[in-house]
Amino acid sequence: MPASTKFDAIIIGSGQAGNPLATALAAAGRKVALIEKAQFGGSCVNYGCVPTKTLLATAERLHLLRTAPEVAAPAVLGAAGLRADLAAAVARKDALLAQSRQGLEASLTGAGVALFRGHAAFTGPRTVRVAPNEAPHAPRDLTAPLVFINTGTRPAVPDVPGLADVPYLTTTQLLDLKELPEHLVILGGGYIGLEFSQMFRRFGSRVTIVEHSPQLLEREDDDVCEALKAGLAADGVEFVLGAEAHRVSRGPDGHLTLTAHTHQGERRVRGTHLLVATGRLPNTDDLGLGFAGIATDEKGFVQVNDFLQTNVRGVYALGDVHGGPQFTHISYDDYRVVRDALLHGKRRSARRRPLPYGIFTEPQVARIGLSEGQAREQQQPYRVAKMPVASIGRAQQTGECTGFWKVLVGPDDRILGAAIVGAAAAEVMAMLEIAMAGRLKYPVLQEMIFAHPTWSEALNTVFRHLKTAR
Ligand SMILES: Cc1cc2nc3c(=O)[nH]c(=O)nc-3n(C[C@H](O)[C@H](O)[C@H](O)COP(=O)(O)OP(=O)(O)OC[C@H]3O[C@@H](n4cnc5c(N)ncnc54)[C@H](O)[C@@H]3O)c2cc1C
Ligand SMILES: NC(=O)c1ccc[n+]([C@@H]2O[C@H](COP(=O)([O-])OP(=O)(O)OC[C@H]3O[C@@H](n4cnc5c(N)ncnc54)[C@H](O)[C@@H]3O)[C@@H](O)[C@H]2O)c1
Repeated sequence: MPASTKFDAIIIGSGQAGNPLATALAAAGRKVALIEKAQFGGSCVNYGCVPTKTLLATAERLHLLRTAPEVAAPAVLGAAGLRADLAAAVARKDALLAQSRQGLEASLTGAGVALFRGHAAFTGPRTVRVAPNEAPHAPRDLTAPLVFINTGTRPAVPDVPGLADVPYLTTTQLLDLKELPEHLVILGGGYIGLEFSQMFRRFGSRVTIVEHSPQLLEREDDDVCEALKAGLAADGVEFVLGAEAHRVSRGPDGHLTLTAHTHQGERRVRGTHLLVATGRLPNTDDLGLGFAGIATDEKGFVQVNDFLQTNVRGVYALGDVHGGPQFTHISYDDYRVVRDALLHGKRRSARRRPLPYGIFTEPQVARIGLSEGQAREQQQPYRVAKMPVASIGRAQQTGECTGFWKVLVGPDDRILGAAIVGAAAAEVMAMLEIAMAGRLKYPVLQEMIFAHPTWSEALNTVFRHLKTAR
């Protein structure tokens, strides 16, 4: 058995909670070990938010070139046929990622955090064995009274016959593709599938989304789903909804065929590449949780209480690995919950907190608080203000007229929730979130002075459309 090294805290996984927590604990004088089996920065930096939004920027520029005449700019010769230089776009993205990783590693080591590169697994409640990535290093046992699990998730691959026998792509692999797919078929129309669909369509690929549910984003109101679908369809993304994929095969030409039952009968979708984006699984199966007695749910997500503590004393789980909404800002807030409890003696629940989120397509979709569906489910009385983006002055000037703003207001005139589909949606949503946090009544926003001409100015006008919900 390897000799063990004692720490005050061990963090498993360099995710969006683990990194700032390591720094904060080290700054407070604790001896901290951070173990990462792949790349520092976790999913957000390496195969999540940052690479996708960096590549989406390339896709958006291509789109702007193609659509220049819409704002009376000269047509770019050959713009309609423009294709992304994917190798160059991926190199731009990789340079940014390398810079982020280097900065992160420097700040962790600068703070005095001991970094371990290797796979970590529990051998006991507060003992973790690190199997180093590189031979000939021997395994190391680390012990600490506090252990934080921040191991995130990986792509879930559905059990579709034939899928395992074809060279399908996960989101992580797609981010490194150097040649543009001729026809990308995407299994799964969730956040990831939707953002990638527009990215590759604008890069120049044909794109088809095959989604299990009869509509995209099942949890959202119908008008939100329809508006997003219409926006993507306008770009040329194709959809096969309500599709039960039951076979995948590869022809002699290397092309892949996905066969699905739909309400309209059997559909065969043939493409050159297949992306699987059907949700994510927690990285807990090889974490030795059984040796520590740490409880998980039936899908393997670590069970935690309101304060992110597991059933084992001193062991916490932060970020995507404990289930619930999978967003960088939520993982980061997990860090704040734990930091405040451990370093500042302030207990705050990780359950009762706002949940803003955005889908970074065009049109963007941004959400906060209750949807109409949720308000009805909870029998929460509400009035709703819904206004087309096309009526906003800023939209008329820029030509970005797609979508709508929808804000729900309670009987006390306070904002219950909102959905914005359209340009700058996620930025405007932040303002509604601040209004909700400050418990402002809607007339305050209606009468507030906003700089002209901004998107935010429409907060003056949206509430003129308030109607009692039926
Ligand atoms: C394609 C994509 C796009 C996304 N876009 C957005 C977005 O726009 N906005 C947003 O808010 N969220 C987005 N997300 C979600 C977001 O990336 C995650 O919610 C966020 O990064 C939270 O991660 P985390 O802190 O749980 O851990 P992660 O960042 O997932 O980090 C976990 C780390 O643990 C390591 N690890 C796992 N097991 C072990 C082990 N046994 N030993 C050592 N190390 C281990 C992993 O290698 C990984 O580095 C996106 C995700 C994906 C996949
Ligand atoms: N902009 C953002 O904030 C952003 C962007 C990307 C990812 N993320 C996070 O990453 C997480 C994972 O994203 P995701 O898109 O993989 O998961 P998801 O759960 O959002 O969507 C998966 C989709 O795949 C469908 N599906 C599942 N099995 C299927 C099958 N066999 N055939 C066809 N369709 C199937 C589901 O119905 C669902 O619509 C999200 O929960 C999100 O929190 C966030």
